[in-house]
Amino acid sequence: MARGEVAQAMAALAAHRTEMGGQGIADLFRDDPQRFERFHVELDDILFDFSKHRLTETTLRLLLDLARAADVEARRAALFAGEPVNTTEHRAAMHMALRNLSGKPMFAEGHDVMPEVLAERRKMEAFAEAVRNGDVKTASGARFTDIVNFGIGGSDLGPAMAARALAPFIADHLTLHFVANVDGADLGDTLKTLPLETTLFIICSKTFTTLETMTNAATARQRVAEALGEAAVAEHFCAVSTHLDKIAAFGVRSDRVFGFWDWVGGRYSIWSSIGLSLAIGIGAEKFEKFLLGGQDIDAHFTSAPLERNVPVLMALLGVWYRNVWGFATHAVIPYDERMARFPAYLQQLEMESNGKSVDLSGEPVSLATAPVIFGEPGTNCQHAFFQLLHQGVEIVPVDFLVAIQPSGADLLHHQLLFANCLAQSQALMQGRSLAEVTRRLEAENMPAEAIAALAPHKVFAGNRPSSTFLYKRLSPRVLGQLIALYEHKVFVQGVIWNINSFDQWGVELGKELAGKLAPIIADPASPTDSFDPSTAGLIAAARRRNKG
Ligand SMILES: O=P(O)(O)OC[C@H]1O[C@](O)(CO)[C@@H](O)[C@@H]1O
Repeated sequence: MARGEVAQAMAALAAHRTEMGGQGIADLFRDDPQRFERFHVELDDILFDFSKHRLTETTLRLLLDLARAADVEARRAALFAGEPVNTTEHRAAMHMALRNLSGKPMFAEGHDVMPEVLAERRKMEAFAEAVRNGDVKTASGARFTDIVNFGIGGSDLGPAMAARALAPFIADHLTLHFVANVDGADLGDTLKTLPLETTLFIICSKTFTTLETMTNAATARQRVAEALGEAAVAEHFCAVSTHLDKIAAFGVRSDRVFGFWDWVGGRYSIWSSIGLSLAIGIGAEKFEKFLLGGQDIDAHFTSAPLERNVPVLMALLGVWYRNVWGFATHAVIPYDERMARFPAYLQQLEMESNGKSVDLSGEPVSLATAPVIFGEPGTNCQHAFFQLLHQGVEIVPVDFLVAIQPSGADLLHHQLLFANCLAQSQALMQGRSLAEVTRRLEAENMPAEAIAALAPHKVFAGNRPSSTFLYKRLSPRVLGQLIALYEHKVFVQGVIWNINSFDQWGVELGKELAGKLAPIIADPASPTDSFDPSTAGLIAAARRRNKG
């Protein structure tokens, strides 16, 4: 791949941006009433509208030139061929194999992984069904009512987000809980609500060493042993990890241990046995529908031409704003309360994958990488940070996600929700000019002096870009599709930025320092002079105040 060609493509985009001048999105719609027709893609279940962007046919052509210059298609082929695209850890990134329901082989680093994937999936789904229908029983022979997932990062965010998103599909007799934080309040508050005698704990950790998960699991184990007896531990715990050897010491029965593989990154692991809590909740059949959604998008991503390829378009729009316009943030706003954790899920997916500052050869990157991702469900956030989105100095491109139909019978609520979603993208795009504000205030008979003082505060600059993802209903399959769209978007951006999207060395330093600090915090007599003055000062202050 010629990085020189990428630089040329970026330069062409920068020149094009200058040529666009002040042309706004609303102007583009005025000039071309067919714009929506040309700038949306309909997949079977999701419509992706990208017409409300600072984008013309020329922009799109230049962005596609950029994708070609970065060799997106060849790199995509390498990803799907199971080549070791995670170069610093010498691993493939083959999470797509976990959702491969086609019966065809898929390879990671040269060998067909499907036999082991299918065997593990069958085992996990059989266990999930047995817990769900009561065949797997508690120590006292009752049915499990509560499932607690211990995990953090990718071992928590995926199942926690999906369990909330798919709440209508969760069996009525089961309640799912997710405990991630090492803050004892997380476990403590959850334990208070639990009937321990009918609770199943799932320890999810790829490495089976993560401080938070191991601490929470050990505390819960102790509580179970105290309350129900040591023998109950084997009946009330199961585990998911790639390090099966580490699990035995915890006392988990070997038939309740579920594996996955090094070629599955933590933030891509929802499709693996890490999805056990979700599979128990929604059942194996719906879990496979969820996998099918992921597979749908793999098929689309690998076969659709770049100009109609939704993850590619999402990625290119992101690069356009991040690298050419210099917009440093990106909001994801689901108008779907049950998708409340989706922005947090995407924060890990996008920022842990692409929050990098060296390229594949270890040199400083030549282009800015991942923006800051944030979001909350609409309409709530309209009454919070949307002020900044409409009138702030920062331009924040937005992804709106909305279902056409409510998942229940709440039609009126849903019509209001839907109207608000469309209103926000419309308002961001069209804005309201000073002339318009003035005319409206004049119509209210406001004195000229008062109008002059107030009008500037009521102006909306507009021309603020957004995409809309429209789906009929939030089903397991649609959720699988949405997640996979973003996964592949992240991959394409990583290719353009020439970074490794599959490692996360940036999380290591803090873990290491916490390991050194923990014994110092635990022993008030230990010396602090090896720390920087701020850290030492904070420890000293905490010790002083702790005495009071
Ligand atoms: O599943 P594990 O090994 O407990 O790791 C949890 C999370 O921690 C991280 O390694 C970051 O610290 C994530 O990438 C991962 O999803």
